[in-house]
Amino acid sequence: MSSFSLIRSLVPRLGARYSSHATVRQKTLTDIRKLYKAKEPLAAITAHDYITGRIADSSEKLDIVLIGDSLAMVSKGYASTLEIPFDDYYYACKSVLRGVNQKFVIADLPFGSFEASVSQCVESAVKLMKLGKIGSLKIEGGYEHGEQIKRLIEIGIPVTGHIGLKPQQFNAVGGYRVQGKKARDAANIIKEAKYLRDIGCSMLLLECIPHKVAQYLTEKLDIPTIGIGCGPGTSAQILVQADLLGMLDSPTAKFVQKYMDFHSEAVNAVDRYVGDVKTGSFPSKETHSYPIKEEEFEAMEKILQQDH
Ligand SMILES: Nc1nc(=O)c2c([nH]1)NC[C@@H]1CN(c3ccc(C(=O)N[C@@H](CCC(=O)O)C(=O)O)cc3)CN21
Ligand SMILES: CC(C)C(=O)C(=O)O
Ligand SMILES: [Mg+2]
Repeated sequence: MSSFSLIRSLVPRLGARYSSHATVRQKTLTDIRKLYKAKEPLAAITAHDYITGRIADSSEKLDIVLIGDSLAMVSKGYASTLEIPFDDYYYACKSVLRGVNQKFVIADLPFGSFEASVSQCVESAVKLMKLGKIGSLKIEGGYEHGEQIKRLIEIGIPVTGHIGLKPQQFNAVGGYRVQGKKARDAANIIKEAKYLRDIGCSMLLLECIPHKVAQYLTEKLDIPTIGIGCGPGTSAQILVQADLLGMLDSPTAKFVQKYMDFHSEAVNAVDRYVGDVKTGSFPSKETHSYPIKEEEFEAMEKILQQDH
């Protein structure tokens, strides 16, 4: 037995985390880059809690999980992503990460946790990276957060840029609108993408920009692009998991493809349960409950009489 396999057999946790077995080891940025170089279309979804983390981790071919600050709206019910306190986002990250062991994980830096200064940004980023399992942090923005992005990269945190529609800045752009429909705006998005690539971003998330602009940008850059509402021309696709599963009863954006109607199926299942309770057909004595031997029950009655 080699000393390495001896150590591995003695330390099963370590063995599992660092095993080369493809189904156990967590995907790294290197793995994502290899798939990108091989022109493999990459698939990503968000996860917002332990349940959605487990769903994402269980999809065999899914490549990337994003802990999106969209969880503020989707699982906490806030009206925008601006409103969630950092700690609430942080605890949600902990829940997701308990469930994700195989996928490459990107986490958002939520609004209010990085804009004020480079040191505020580093402090928030370090807290998140200390959770383990996160491979890259995403910052919404380009030039406006350049110093923060550069510093994270300098200290060894891979950064994913996020341009086009920046939901944390929806107040300034008049809502969740497609960005880059005019020549000048589209050119600015391309320039901003190049800037982010030049300062060292590992990946770029593009949100709600015209398909031709997203494809052009992806062809011109040598880093993977992750698109949402950007059509088929990006290196990766991402959707909010709650949107693709139809988990909410609110309308979704045009770019969403719903793969199931979880909300109405769930309400339907709850209605059937309530119906069974009302008619007395659930629970049944035989299948859903626990027996006691007749003699034990009689003995119990005797004890109660004696104690009386
Ligand atoms: N559930 C959910 N899914 C998301 O994708 C998502 C969130 N929440 N919250 C944070 C942001 C907000 N996002 C949104 C929300 C709405 C539209 C939307 O309705 N867009 C219009 C575009 C109209 C236009 O400019 O032409 C649409 O009709 O699709 C887009 C992105 C994306 N993010
Ligand atoms: C919509 C995606 C790109 C995101 O940033 C999120 O889910 O927070
Ligand atoms: Mg986000």
